[in-house]
Amino acid sequence: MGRQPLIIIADPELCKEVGIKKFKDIPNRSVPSPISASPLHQKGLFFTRDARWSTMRNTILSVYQPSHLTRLIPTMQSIIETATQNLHSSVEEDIPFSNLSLKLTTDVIGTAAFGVNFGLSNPQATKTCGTNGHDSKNDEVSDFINQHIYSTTQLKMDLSGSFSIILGLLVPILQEPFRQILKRIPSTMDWKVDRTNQKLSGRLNEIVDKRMKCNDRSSKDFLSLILRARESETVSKNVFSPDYISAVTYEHLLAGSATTAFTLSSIVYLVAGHPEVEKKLLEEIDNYGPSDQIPTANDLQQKFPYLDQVIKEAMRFYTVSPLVARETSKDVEIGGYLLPKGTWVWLALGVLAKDPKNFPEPDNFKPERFDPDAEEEKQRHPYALIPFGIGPRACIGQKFALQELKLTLIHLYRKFAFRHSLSMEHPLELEYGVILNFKNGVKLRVINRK
Ligand code: HEM
Repeated sequence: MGRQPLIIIADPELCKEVGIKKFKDIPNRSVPSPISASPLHQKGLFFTRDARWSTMRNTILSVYQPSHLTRLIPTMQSIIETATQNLHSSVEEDIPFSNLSLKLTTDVIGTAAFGVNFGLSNPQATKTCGTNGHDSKNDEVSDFINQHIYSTTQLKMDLSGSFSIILGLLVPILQEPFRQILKRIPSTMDWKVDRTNQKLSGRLNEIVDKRMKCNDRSSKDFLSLILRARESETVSKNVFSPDYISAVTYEHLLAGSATTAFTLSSIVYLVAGHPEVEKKLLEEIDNYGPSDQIPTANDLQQKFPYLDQVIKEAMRFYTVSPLVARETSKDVEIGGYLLPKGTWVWLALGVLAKDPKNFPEPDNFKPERFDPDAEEEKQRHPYALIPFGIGPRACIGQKFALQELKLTLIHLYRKFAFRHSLSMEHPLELEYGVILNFKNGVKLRVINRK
């Protein structure tokens, strides 16, 4: 890639070698150029490196203990109910389902990460520590969210980014001086990226600063947990200095909203186009128990085997995070080839997921291929489907995301079924950024089941 050596891997055994067996020689991510201009993105867990990464990851892992996730069920459920309550009045109408998904997942992660209900699903609900939900707070939060969405859509790994990024691929030494000049020239992409990042960092620093001064540490959100760890000195204050806290909390919002929203929309879209799958899924959900019984964490894991298959198959069909980017820390041999220190090694999860060797007829949506009794499932390589990545650096939010997805789908299908809107393109058009997105959103028609 320009002058940067880059290897792309799309074989499960090699992914295992890179992600697990030789992890100690390939522990970090390669940093795409747009990120190297943004300390806010660089200081999150995703891009921190070596010893700092492992200290941060170990501290953060405690938020994802099963007991903590179980405690989040009522909060998640209440946001899901609020976000979907208007669907009753949309019966037989087309709704922009992907917008609803993004609002829902942003509200859920906002509550879990910041202790702030952004209230995108319900505008009256904005409340933070030390505030009582005035209108000005609403404006501040929605401004923040808009900045966040703008910043997400700017992150691209391809050549459609700023001039300094393209230049950096060809003549790396010129990238930084050019960026410094271009970011001062209004309307260049470098200027826009810099301005957005500065605004976002400023906003986040305010939130973190306010929370550090607020003595109430009883909240169970992610930010409070890190502040508690910092104050009790179980981790060094240098590891979680305010700028790292802002970055890692923001990263949760970024990593946890668009990915989960895309996955939710793609599942509902795919099920809507496959009546035989819908029928089986509705039967499983209806047979679980009374329609107001909220599933426990245990039930979510054990009592919905077909739902599990549907989620896996949808994540295979549309792999939201199609590339995982790593970098060698020393010379290392992979698959018999010697890769020099500093080589970028990208795992092509999306390509893996469409390999007919592991998934016969890969373009057919067939959840039954994940039935534990199916021959295909028994013969498949264990790392053929890794939408959450692999090894010690795999997605930290996997269980959180699956819990949220299952709760939402169970709640939705108890009340509604969905059909494709006639105004949607077919096949669905996708947009490739750092993560996959729908070019024109997902529009669905709502059908009342009860
Ligand atoms: C369907 C939803 C999601 C998908 C498909 C997804 C996918 C991924 C993937 C592929 C990676 C890279 C893993 C690797 O390098 O092997 C990753 C990393 C990460 N994800 Fe997720 N993710 C999702 C939801 C979430 C949520 C809800 C959160 C936060 C609550 C989150 C936080 C993170 C973080 C912090 C990392 C970096 C981990 C590290 O470098 O140690 N993700 N995710």
